[in-house]
Amino acid sequence: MSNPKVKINSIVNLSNDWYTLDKINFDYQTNNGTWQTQSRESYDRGDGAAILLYNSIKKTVILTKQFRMPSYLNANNDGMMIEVCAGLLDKNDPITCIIKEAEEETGYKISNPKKVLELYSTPGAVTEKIHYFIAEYNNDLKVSNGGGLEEEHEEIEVMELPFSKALKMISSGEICDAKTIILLQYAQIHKLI
Ligand SMILES: Nc1nc2c(ncn2[C@@H]2O[C@H](COP(=O)(O)OP(=O)(O)O[C@H]3O[C@H](CO)[C@@H](O)[C@H](O)[C@@H]3O)[C@@H](O)[C@H]2O)c(=O)[nH]1
Ligand SMILES: [Mg+2]
Repeated sequence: MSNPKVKINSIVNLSNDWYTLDKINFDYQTNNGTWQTQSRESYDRGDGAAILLYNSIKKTVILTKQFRMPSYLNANNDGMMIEVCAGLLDKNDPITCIIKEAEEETGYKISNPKKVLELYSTPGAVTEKIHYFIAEYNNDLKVSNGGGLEEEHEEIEVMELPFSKALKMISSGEICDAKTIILLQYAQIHKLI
């Protein structure tokens, strides 16, 4: 943090249950040189990692389906979301995290994920940066059924879909998660599949 136009006055914690929500009071110098006092809320759940598993021979991708409460509260009728495999870093580095998440959620034990992007998803409200990866999968890498961790109450359906169908599901609105669309379009732009 080294912006001379920003002076943080106070950080007040509003919620500190599973993750933390803070209210930050700060002075911001506008372009005409005057200083304004502002406040913003910021939700910190750490950073995350996401991966598109694809098979360039079968022309398929692996996606997951699970219930997402915040989406349910905002117009997602049954709350189910189709997403690329993803997880929070917790204390791991992004590569260790995504290898672990891929096995837990999809059952594929990948070894060489390739990092392609690092993006803020909601920079006005959430601190989280997501590290984006891609990796080829095949039947030899399948070590379990995936599905997520029971102790974390995860119930994740693993979906293997033709890439062409996944792209159509973006147009139809069946796939409406940003990280998933970013990775599917990355694969399309770079002709991975
Ligand atoms: N009790 C409780 N448990 C929680 C809460 N939030 C998360 N958890 C638990 O923590 C687990 C986190 O699972 P991960 O697979 O590590 O994370 P994710 O939720 O899939 O996160 C991914 O997707 C998010 C949404 O797109 C991304 O924001 C995130 O970066 C990551 O990519 C959840 O399954 C759930 O068990 C909470 O508020 N309360
Ligand atoms: Mg997850």
